[in-house]
Amino acid sequence: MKTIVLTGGGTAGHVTPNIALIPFLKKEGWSIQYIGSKTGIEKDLITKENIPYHGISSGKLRRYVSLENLKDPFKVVKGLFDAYSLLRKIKPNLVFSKGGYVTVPVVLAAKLLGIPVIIHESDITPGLANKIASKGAKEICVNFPETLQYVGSKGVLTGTPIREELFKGDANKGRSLCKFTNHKPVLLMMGGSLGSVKINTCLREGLDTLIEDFNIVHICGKGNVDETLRNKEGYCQFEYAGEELPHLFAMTDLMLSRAGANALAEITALKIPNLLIPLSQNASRGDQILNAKSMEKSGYSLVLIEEDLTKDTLIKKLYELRENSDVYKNAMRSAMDISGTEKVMTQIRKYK
Ligand SMILES: CC(=O)N[C@H]1[C@@H](OP(=O)(O)OP(=O)(O)OC[C@H]2O[C@@H](n3ccc(=O)[nH]c3=O)[C@H](O)[C@@H]2O)O[C@H](CO)[C@@H](O)[C@@H]1O
Repeated sequence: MKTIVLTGGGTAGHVTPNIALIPFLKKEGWSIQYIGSKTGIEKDLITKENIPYHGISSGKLRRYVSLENLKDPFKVVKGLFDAYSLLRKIKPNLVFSKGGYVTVPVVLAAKLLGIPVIIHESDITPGLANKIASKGAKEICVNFPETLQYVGSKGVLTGTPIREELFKGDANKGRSLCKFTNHKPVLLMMGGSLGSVKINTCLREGLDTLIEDFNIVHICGKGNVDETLRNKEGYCQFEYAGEELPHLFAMTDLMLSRAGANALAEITALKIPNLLIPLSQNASRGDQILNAKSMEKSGYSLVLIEEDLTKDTLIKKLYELRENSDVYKNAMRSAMDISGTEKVMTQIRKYK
């Protein structure tokens, strides 16, 4: 039996495409193991999938000055030793890396051991971890055509694997999960896998106005639930939506979202008219701004930049989105392939 090691972590966006591949890999007879960090979100998400999980030491690749930066080189080196001895034991035929800092030692160890590596990059510009890891990769699968120019001859346009269950939600189940009793349109706010405090605050400031016209589902991130709003009618909060997510998507009429690449792939595939507020350049390398611009250019999304975000601009843009929702829906109908799963599997099969 052929063995594949999946790796990726730090935020859910570096894990959910791996989860989307798991049923297809199983169906095609691969034995699957996962290497992630000891405490990252990937540990919880993968353990639920019943895949053997190996946690290694990992250090964050920060772009800012922090005392932790002094400890991190040691953690990364320890991670490299951890990954090397794991891969030597597992002897996989292939490593598939979805990115995030934990993947760097895994990919480097695979290269030292002569194990082929495929990398997947979801964003328009490659992240730091993938930039380092790309040297050890045989192929780099990308989600946006614009990315091919940054990755050279190893690049293959595949799109992003999307979890199949997201297309199989039940709107009535979503309504009952949220205890929505009327049939106002549903607005779903998803602030990325970690939530967004800034958007959370503006949405809650505008809640009394918006709730007149919408039922609101708010995925607000770990530790961000507002207890005083727990029983508010027409408003339902989740820290993180796991198996509820397909049902929430199924009942959603409009979305408010960060511009993480996986959320965008899912929203486009589900054809949900959306307002995007990309993470600002101050807090990131600006990848979400590029992702959002690409969506706006294709006519799939309305965009509000974080510097312009206030309660009032948020409300104004959401009503503008509602007015023009058919325009966005129609544009998304012409979007390319729904999910990148099959195209990524085609690359993986080469190593079977
Ligand atoms: C802060 C940060 O570093 N953000 C990056 C991170 O985003 P992040 O991981 O936050 O966001 P993405 O939108 O890419 O992916 C989130 C994934 O988590 C899932 N999900 C989310 C919330 C929830 O309650 N349940 C759930 O299942 C979504 O359906 C999606 O599959 O990786 C993305 C892909 O490289 C980048 O574009 C983002 O810039």
